[in-house]
Amino acid sequence: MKEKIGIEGISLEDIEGMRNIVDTAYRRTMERYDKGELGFMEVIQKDCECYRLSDRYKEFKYILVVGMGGSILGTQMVYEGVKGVYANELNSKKVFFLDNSDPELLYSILKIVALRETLVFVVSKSGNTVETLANFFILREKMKKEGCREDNVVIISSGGLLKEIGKRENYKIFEIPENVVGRFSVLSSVGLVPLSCMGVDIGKLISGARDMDKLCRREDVFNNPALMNALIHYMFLNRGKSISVIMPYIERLYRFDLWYRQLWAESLGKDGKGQTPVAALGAKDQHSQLQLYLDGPKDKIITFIKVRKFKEDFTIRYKGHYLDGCNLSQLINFQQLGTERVLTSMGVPNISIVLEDLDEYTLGKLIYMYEMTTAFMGEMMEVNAFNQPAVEEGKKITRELLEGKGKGEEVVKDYIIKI
Ligand SMILES: O=P(O)(O)OC[C@H]1O[C@](O)(CO)[C@@H](O)[C@@H]1O
Repeated sequence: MKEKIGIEGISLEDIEGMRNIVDTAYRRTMERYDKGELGFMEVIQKDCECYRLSDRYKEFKYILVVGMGGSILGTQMVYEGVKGVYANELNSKKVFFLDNSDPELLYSILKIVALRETLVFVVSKSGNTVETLANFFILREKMKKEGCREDNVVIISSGGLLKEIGKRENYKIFEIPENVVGRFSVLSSVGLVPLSCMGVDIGKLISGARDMDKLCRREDVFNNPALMNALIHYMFLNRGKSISVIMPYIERLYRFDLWYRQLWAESLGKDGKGQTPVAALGAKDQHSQLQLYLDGPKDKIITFIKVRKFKEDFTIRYKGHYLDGCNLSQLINFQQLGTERVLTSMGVPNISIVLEDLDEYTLGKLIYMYEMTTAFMGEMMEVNAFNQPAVEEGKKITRELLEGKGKGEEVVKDYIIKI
């Protein structure tokens, strides 16, 4: 191991020196809120009852959520964060997520579910996302053939073709407020309506977000976790840390990684700026990524998320071995501590977020803290964190190809490697 180098940390003087940036970011964020631009801050104040479906929707054996990006990543993240990675194997209600235009994904889901017993949530803020529409058109045709009722489908959208179809075919429709941006929408109807049918306590989720909201409205950076988190990432971005690795030490938060990736990338990747989010998972990625984080380019800041109390635990028994008598939860948390210490000794900046346990309440706090972190970070970086202009061009090219206007593959790629 190379000699241990100094810790490239942040001093109190450093933070004092950023007072103006912090105050400006806080003020601009609250100005956006006052102007009604930050729907994600408003929706957590709504009464959850407006998201609940009547009892007849509870009888479905299967739930299928159809959507892309912010219209489905958050729902998957909360479902798995609360119910665990093997929820479908353990629970009577089986939940599936159709979040890509891969025909094999749709095929595999259709081999499992009986459509007449399936409640399908079709979620799209714009109502025009091509993957979501394509999957829905195929499902809709099959559901009609199998004699499914309108009750089998719930539309969650704020407009476009999807909402038009919903109205015309008398499906239940939930609105998405116009000022709620997709990647910030999990605590709106986008996530809460389907989650309320999956055995998730959406009231507890919102309660956590509301309690975190109180902290995130504090102007003092030392008492505002989101403002501090944004400042640390901003300061290290300016010190060349162009990659933000998120590394929870609990399997139930791996989908949180994937939700964070869209939130951080699509909010901050603008005008040639940005900080690339990387999804990692402890302890397993110590055996996959850690060599790079320790001994590769010093271009990363690492955020650990650790949980003190796991839902289950086991004691290891093997006489004479140092593991004997140790709990598995102790092992994984010591592994996180060891990784934290070795990264620090190698001068790799890292942050630890510690949850007492992981349930709807603490997950609601974590989600909202990251939404506010992103809002503050966007103001510090002087980018608009609430649009995504660049992705529209790719959608236009896809549409031209589908309409036959574009040429074949030779236009899309300079060369194709055939294997
Ligand atoms: O909810 P929609 O409108 O279907 O969009 C899905 C996703 O596609 C994007 O617009 C990017 O293409 C994301 O911002 C959004 O979360």
